[in-house]
Amino acid sequence: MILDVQQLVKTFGSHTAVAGVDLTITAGEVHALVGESGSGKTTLARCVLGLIQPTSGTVRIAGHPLTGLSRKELRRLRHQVQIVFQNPYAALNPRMTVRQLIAEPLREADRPVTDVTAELARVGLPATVLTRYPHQLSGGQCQRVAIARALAVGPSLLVLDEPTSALDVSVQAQILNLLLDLRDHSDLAFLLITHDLGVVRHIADRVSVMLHGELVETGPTAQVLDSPQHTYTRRLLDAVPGLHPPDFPSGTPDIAALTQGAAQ
Ligand SMILES: Nc1ncnc2c1ncn2[C@@H]1O[C@H](COP(=O)(O)OP(=O)(O)OP(=O)(O)O)[C@@H](O)[C@H]1O
Repeated sequence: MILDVQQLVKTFGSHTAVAGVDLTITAGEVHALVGESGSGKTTLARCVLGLIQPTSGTVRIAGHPLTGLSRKELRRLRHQVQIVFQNPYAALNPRMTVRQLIAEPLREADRPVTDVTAELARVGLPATVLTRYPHQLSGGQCQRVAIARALAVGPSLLVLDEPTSALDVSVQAQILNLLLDLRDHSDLAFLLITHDLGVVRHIADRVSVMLHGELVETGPTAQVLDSPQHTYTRRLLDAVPGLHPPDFPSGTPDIAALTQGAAQ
């Protein structure tokens, strides 16, 4: 078990953002977290990343609780969970070259900065981008650099916060393919926060549906999307044209077609 969240509660003053969540993610799993804006997805992710302290409940990363650790232990455990944000331009320091951007997390983790080119190759980028700055890259290239930075310290879980929604549609498919490729060639697991149920259908093994700080439904993706048990999940599905099971019982044709067209 890479991630084991038990009875997690996070309150801000009198507002309860996360209201008793249980969530488990195993090695190699792509777990999607969906729900409307303000339902608590980011707050849950920030607790998982150790960026904020839960009000109560536990977060275990590879069996180790995130609480009660020394700073050194917490730092080491934090390397196990990395995040990739929605907007790569905002997430990358504009004054650093790609080489510096990849070397930085390696140095912070006391790892040798030996083969930045190999880190780039993992995300499908050529060595020619090493000397460029973020503004000299396309959105898709920037997101690949952000993914390479996250992967550099060898995490077991990558939190992806709307990783494709700021990108052009054709580039979205390439990034999704990259993520699937990384998953297929390692034990890396993903917690994918997204509003895009087409993306969920395409890459998630399991999905959790969040409403008012609670997970109202969790299960294998096909089961949740094709036979939603909770009325809120049905409403989410109804809001997406072409995704509802009676229209397209066997997947999301547009995403599948896109992905084929954009194969690397
Ligand atoms: N630091 C904070 N202080 C006070 N309230 C907060 C704080 N962070 C989040 N909240 C509140 O907690 C609730 C959940 O917010 P959160 O950002 O986790 O939702 P979300 O599902 O990620 O939304 P979105 O999809 O828009 O990113 C919201 O009502 C938000 O206003």
